[in-house]
Amino acid sequence: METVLKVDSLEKSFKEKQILKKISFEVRKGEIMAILGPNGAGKSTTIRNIMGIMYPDAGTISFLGYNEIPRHKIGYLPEERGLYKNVKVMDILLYLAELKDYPLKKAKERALDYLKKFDLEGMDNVSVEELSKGMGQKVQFIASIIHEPDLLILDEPFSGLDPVSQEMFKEEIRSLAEKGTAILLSSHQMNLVEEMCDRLFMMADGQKVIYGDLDEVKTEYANFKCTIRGKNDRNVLENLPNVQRVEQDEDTSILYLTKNVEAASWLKNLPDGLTIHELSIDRISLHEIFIDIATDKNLLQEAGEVHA
Ligand SMILES: Nc1ncnc2c1ncn2[C@@H]1O[C@H](COP(=O)(O)OP(=O)(O)OP(=O)(O)O)[C@@H](O)[C@H]1O
Repeated sequence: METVLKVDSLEKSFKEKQILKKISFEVRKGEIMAILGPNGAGKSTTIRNIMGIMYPDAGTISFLGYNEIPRHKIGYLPEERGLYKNVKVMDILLYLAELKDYPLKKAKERALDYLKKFDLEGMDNVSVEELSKGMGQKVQFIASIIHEPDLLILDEPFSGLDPVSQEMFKEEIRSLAEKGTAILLSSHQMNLVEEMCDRLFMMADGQKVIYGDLDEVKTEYANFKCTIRGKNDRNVLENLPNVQRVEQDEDTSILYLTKNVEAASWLKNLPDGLTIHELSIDRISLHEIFIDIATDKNLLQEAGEVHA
């Protein structure tokens, strides 16, 4: 797939402190790329450099191979929300479309379609200050896509949304990617990221920790865990082969297995005496990988690049 955005060896310091330490990744046409990391990792600083809100000290950012970033081809939902207050919803959407040189007639049609899609039909003449927080966020999301951008950057798009609205955003983001938009998405909601993204770039302390295809990342980093419902002696479970760690809660035990375990043969070798009412074997979630990476310095240093 064609590379739309390429970030290469980006560095940025504030005063003496280096915040971005040679960050490199790309976003391809039609994919959802997640940028992840603990609070303060440098995600928003990376995005602000891409958006030209600030300039990097070193490194390059290119769009379809050119170092000039065409702002009218980019849509951006910033982390800080807020639109002009005493302006009507349609007026602000048309004003922003005009700033991006987008034909007004088409913008108006798209705005009405999207307002309907997001359950805001008839709100086009309402003043922005009368909207609830979630409604305002929907309008701001519409503003970021009204001009059919080639690259869409969403900084925490789901924060503050109820589950129904989250679902609407999720569907819309997916459908935009299917139509070819390159999407860079920052979010702390790992379950949503896991459901949606094709590739991910995880950073901590201004550096890359993991970069690659979601499935490959999961195979590489997400060991198996086996959940057994039934009362069992912790000691027995801890001494089973390839068990790294056991967590127990009443009559449920979770056995975290070591890397490269053959799930089928491991299951075959379970001893007869175990009490098993239910048993499941899964890979650990992106959420668990994230916690591991964000809290385990060794893993962080060992982690290398998965095929990007
Ligand atoms: N304008 C600024 N001046 C000085 N320091 C800044 C500035 N902007 C960000 N920082 C610092 O840079 C670091 C990274 O911040 P950034 O907002 O990029 O992190 P983030 O990964 O987006 O975090 P969060 O998940 O909390 O939004 C933080 O230590 C922050 O204090």
